[in-house]
Amino acid sequence: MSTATGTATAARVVDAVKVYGAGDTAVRALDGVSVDFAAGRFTAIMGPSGSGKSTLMHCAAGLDTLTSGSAFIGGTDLSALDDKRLTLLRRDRVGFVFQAYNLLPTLTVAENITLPIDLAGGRVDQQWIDALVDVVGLGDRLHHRPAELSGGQQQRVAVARAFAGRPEVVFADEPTGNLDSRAGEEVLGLLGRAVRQTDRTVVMVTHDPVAAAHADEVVFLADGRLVDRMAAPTAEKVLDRMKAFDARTTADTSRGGTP
Ligand SMILES: Nc1ncnc2c1ncn2[C@@H]1O[C@H](COP(=O)(O)OP(=O)(O)OP(=O)(O)O)[C@@H](O)[C@H]1O
Repeated sequence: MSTATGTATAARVVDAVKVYGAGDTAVRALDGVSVDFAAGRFTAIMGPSGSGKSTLMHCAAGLDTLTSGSAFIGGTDLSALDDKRLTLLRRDRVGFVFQAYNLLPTLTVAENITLPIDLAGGRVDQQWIDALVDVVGLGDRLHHRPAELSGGQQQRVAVARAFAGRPEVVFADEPTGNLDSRAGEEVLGLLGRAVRQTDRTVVMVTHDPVAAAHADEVVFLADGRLVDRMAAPTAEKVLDRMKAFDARTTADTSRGGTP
């Protein structure tokens, strides 16, 4: 799958609409979003609370379905897949990192990393796993259990697990939400290294401008719509963009409009 500029697209949504609920209580979480996530790039999704970031990620990753519009992983239209094929696609072609590390406490670090491949009955590519372990810096922790690791180290295991099966795209939802700033920086740094050193693709939801600055590009959502894209972000530039949302919301509210 290629865009007009010739860059391969790892994932995209087209005219994505997601409505939760019905009638008076219906919430239009996505209101016609079209966005592509380039392969081999680290993209951050930012926007005010409630702007639809997690909903976009969940629908793009096949964890949730759109009300209308389309979501693609590579060239595969997710709406064309039944539940079983969608589950297989998520297992074989997509990796996930969440705020909670979701490691199995009884397994070692090494076993946690290869668990998805083992469950799928796949073949572990030991060279790739070794390279990943190197990137995430866990070489001396492979035989420890999660409880013996810090939060930051556990999230690094979760990152290695997400990349273990060489997925086409790794989706991360607030991956540093439970970490202090130093551990968070380490996890963000290794997501960046995974993209740049091993040519992987990451799409990350965050509300933190410092986290977004680790990405190659930031896409901004407001009120369920894509409102901006920023290449080569810095924390300052992202913060300024976010302040513009806040100023607009405050102005709308003081005029009696809907925030
Ligand atoms: N399962 C659901 N049922 C009903 N409404 C929902 C559901 N999930 C999300 N919403 C609503 O959809 C809108 C977008 O939510 P979403 O979680 O995608 O936003 P977000 O930008 O990720 O927010 P935050 O930064 O606070 O996590 C919000 O108004 C939210 O209340």
